[in-house]
Amino acid sequence: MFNTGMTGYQETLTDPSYHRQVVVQTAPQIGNTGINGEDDESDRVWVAGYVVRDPSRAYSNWRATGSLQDRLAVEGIVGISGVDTRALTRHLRERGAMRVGVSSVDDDRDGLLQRVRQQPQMLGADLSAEVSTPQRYTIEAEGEHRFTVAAIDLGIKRNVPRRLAARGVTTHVLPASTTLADIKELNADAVFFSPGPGDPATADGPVNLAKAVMSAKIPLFGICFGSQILGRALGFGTYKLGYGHRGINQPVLDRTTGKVEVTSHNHGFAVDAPLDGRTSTEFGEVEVSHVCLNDNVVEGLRCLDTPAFTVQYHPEAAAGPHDADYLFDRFAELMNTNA
Ligand SMILES: NC(=O)CC[C@H](N)C(=O)O
Repeated sequence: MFNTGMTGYQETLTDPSYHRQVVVQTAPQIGNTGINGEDDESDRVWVAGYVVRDPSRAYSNWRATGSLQDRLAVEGIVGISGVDTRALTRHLRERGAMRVGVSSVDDDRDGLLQRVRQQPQMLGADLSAEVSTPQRYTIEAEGEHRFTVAAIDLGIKRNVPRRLAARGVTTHVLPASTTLADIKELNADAVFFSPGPGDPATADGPVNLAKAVMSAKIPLFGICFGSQILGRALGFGTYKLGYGHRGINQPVLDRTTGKVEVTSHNHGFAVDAPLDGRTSTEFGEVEVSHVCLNDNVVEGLRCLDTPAFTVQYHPEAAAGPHDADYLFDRFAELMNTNA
């Protein structure tokens, strides 16, 4: 698939939601600022391969500790350069995101194609267990402690607990297999469902947990994969987009305020919910709170009878605009009114 971000390649590479995906960057020059010790979204590179046009031969930044090329080499990730990534993107836009191989062998096209076709599709891929933390860990609140959040790690990014900590929230990051009993034991004020790779239709465990959390009336916030999980828990379907949304300048309308935000996206699937009016579900009324202005894809859900809401995009994003940062305030407010 392709990503249109002009900046943020280090965050892209280390975002667990890119697990098993080869990223094509439309921005022609990648690597100018090198790699630094602060911007990783997780403790490793997750992309399966990296395709750029013109990798920087020299890097320069006051925070840089090394080059993009070295980082990929150290982690054993294949990168390829000199590709007309905009032409490739036009192809992907017409034909959809597809399986791909990156190889230095150039005389066995049929053999390579056959091997690519043997790889699993993203549709139906169940990847949460491959990226989730095996053990619980905690990110403490900065300053005065206000709330405790149980974050279900389906591929969490470091910027989520960071944004929460700045609002006095202590976050316990928990394995994908967490149960409602585990959450109750932690006395959490709310549950967070993280972003993550794979097809949400395979995430029955987290979907059932979201149902249990809603039945217990515990506040719930979800981002991206987490939004798809709430959607499925409410009885909506999810589907694969043709080529997905990946970039840092996507316009989204927040229908609750009428404001348009410029936002960061990374999703290949979306929730199939009616754009207009409210839908009655097992957990009460629900409405689509956010919509992508490029293509009317559902970008957020808001429950009216249970303290739950989600967004399909990334309010935590770095690099990227911080227009949607207010959603973490909304989450804190939800915990406050529910206390
Ligand atoms: N960033 C994410 O959480 C991605 C969610 C899901 N895997 C998708 O591609 O739509």
